[in-house]
Amino acid sequence: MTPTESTMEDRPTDAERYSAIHTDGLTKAYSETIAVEELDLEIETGTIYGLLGPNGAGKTTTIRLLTGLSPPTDGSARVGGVPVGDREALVDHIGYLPESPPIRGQFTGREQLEYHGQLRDMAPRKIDGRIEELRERLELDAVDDRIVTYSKGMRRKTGVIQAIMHEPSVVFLDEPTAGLDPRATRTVREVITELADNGTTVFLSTHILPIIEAVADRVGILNEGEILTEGSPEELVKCIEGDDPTLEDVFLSVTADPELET
Ligand SMILES: Nc1ncnc2c1ncn2[C@@H]1O[C@H](COP(=O)(O)OP(=O)(O)OP(=O)(O)O)[C@@H](O)[C@H]1O
Repeated sequence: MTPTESTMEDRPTDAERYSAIHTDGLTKAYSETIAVEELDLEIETGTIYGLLGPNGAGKTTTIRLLTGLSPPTDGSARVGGVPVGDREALVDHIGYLPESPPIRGQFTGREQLEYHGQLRDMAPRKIDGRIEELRERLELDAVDDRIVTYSKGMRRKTGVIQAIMHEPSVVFLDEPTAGLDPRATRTVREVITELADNGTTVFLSTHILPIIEAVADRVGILNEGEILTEGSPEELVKCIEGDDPTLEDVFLSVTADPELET
């Protein structure tokens, strides 16, 4: 082996060099509105990271930046070592549950999921197996009915299955339990924990505090596009008991939510 070959082999890949999610001064401005401001994140593989913040805090914008759907106006980000600008490379190893999943009403749930699996180059047998496994896990009994007949919760379950069926290494979930009943909420929480136990990194955004407390390893509190504080759920509770008036305002809006789920 020549010295050059040895050097090449020893050199870490981008996936090894960077944490699962790495951002550096990530910023998104819409004319006068700064939706996300100088976000610096380091999220290790297998972590469940919860982004908590009130309506309009910048949670969806952050996820859209990290999934390459929205270009930053400043700063940079990598997911699994891949720059978010390289969306073609990115989609292979990310899963995304948007606030409103782009699902086609005229399809059945199964057809929608098969279509997604094909887009992700999954083998037909793998697609069938994963749909069956996850349909059962999430109790989506109506998988062969047309999506147009689905309730909000059934659409959400379909969206969750779509986000994870191709076994991505990083999963982004925007308000994953919105519209779900308590039983389905508990199942989704369990699925999130199982994903992380298997080494998947999960980035979830919500304005519902109990979800974060139940599953997250680390929490970032986002307000007006800025991370106010970051830490474990236990540290978050300590912050609630503190006397920072800005944090108090944010917590009031996330804890007093009418959709509060347990
Ligand atoms: N396409 C856009 N054009 C202009 N402003 C936008 C756009 N998208 C988001 N914004 C603004 O950016 C800010 C952050 O919005 P974002 O949707 O990221 O918040 P959020 O935390 O996800 O809110 P919610 O909990 O209500 O979904 C808001 O002030 C919003 O009005």
